[in-house]
Amino acid sequence: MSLDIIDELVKNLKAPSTRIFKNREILHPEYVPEVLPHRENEIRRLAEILIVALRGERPSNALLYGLTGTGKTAVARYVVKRLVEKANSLNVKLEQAYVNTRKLDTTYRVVAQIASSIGLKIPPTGLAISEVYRRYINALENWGGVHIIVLDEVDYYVKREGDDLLYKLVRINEELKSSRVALVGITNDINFVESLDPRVRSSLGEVEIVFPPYNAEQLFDILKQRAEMAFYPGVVDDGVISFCAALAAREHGDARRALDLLRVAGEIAEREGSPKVTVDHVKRANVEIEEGRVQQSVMSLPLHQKIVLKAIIEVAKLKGSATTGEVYLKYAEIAKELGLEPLTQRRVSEIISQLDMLGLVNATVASRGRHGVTKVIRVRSDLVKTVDDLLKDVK
Ligand SMILES: Nc1ncnc2c1ncn2[C@@H]1O[C@H](COP(=O)(O)OP(=O)(O)OP(=O)(O)O)[C@@H](O)[C@H]1O
Repeated sequence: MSLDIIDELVKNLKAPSTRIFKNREILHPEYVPEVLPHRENEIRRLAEILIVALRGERPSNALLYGLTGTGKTAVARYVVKRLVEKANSLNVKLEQAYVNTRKLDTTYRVVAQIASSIGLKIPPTGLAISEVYRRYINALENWGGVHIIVLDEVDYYVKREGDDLLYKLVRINEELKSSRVALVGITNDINFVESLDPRVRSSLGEVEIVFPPYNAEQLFDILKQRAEMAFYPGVVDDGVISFCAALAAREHGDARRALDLLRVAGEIAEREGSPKVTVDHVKRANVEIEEGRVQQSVMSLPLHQKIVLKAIIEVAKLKGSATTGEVYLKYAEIAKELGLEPLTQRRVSEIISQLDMLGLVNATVASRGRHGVTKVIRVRSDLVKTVDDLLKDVK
């Protein structure tokens, strides 16, 4: 039986019934196009800061921030790559390290990756971090060039590991004689910038570049450019691209979301054997993506958060909405059924706010009576079923 399924998939793989994608990779978030429409100002600002590296001088550090999908990573990678290419043709010693600090989960691995970009081989484990750092400094001194380090999603790293490494890196030039280091930090969390140690903030953010969200017209241009490379001619009409752009602009001007919509819509069209991608495919892609997002955030909640969410759903199913007090009673009941000690009401209130921030529920303050703030909590009606199914067997 399972063999038949595999046979069928292999058959489809060899001969797709429709020709939709010319090159699906182009819609992948990691792909950086040669031209980045509507980011000319940000490219210019970052390039103006970093360009002195071509004279062997230390550029200022820069901090790029803005909401997700506003092109921060794409701009940083583009500018740094172009500068390294220029440096090579001018025989200037310039190298770059790009580190996604969310994906590389330890300080050891972050420093090792930075060091490896100037050719230093660090064993995957086994050295003290201070030793890895010392070897990196020695290697820099022997090399004698300018090293640009891009630290992407740097807020994740700092929340996990603290800001010791950042502090060291912003001061590294004091230890160097023949080399220079410049940092480009990237974050989509504005609160992160506020929370940094003031010494780190003033050095890392010597220059701050804010990336505004894209509007629907800008997203259209971005999608159009990618669609022309990713799809066969005639597969995606401008109306479909406009529709994706409008949906993503309504969210918060996120180019990643817009590209995902187009890619998933194309995949649905391909699965169906449709010769074209239609607005209906985009609508279904939107539901699929949203469900995936909800699924991911629900599944990654800790147990008590899951129970609070389940309690909200149970109460809201009966009454349409729930108050903090009702949620607490229901939560305590479920927790006890599961043999767990319930958390305090105060903690549960905090959890409700977190669920609100994740977009899983909507909590509004109803009154500030004698017993403090009461909230009215609702679950988005389009999410009730998905969340309910996911929490069926919370244990
Ligand atoms: N101006 C643009 N032109 C073409 N593609 C773009 C542009 N801006 C963003 N993109 C594309 O959108 C996707 C997301 O962009 P990017 O990763 O740079 O966003 P980000 O601001 O770094 O987001 P995050 O904070 O989530 O990492 C990528 O595929 C990128 O190539």
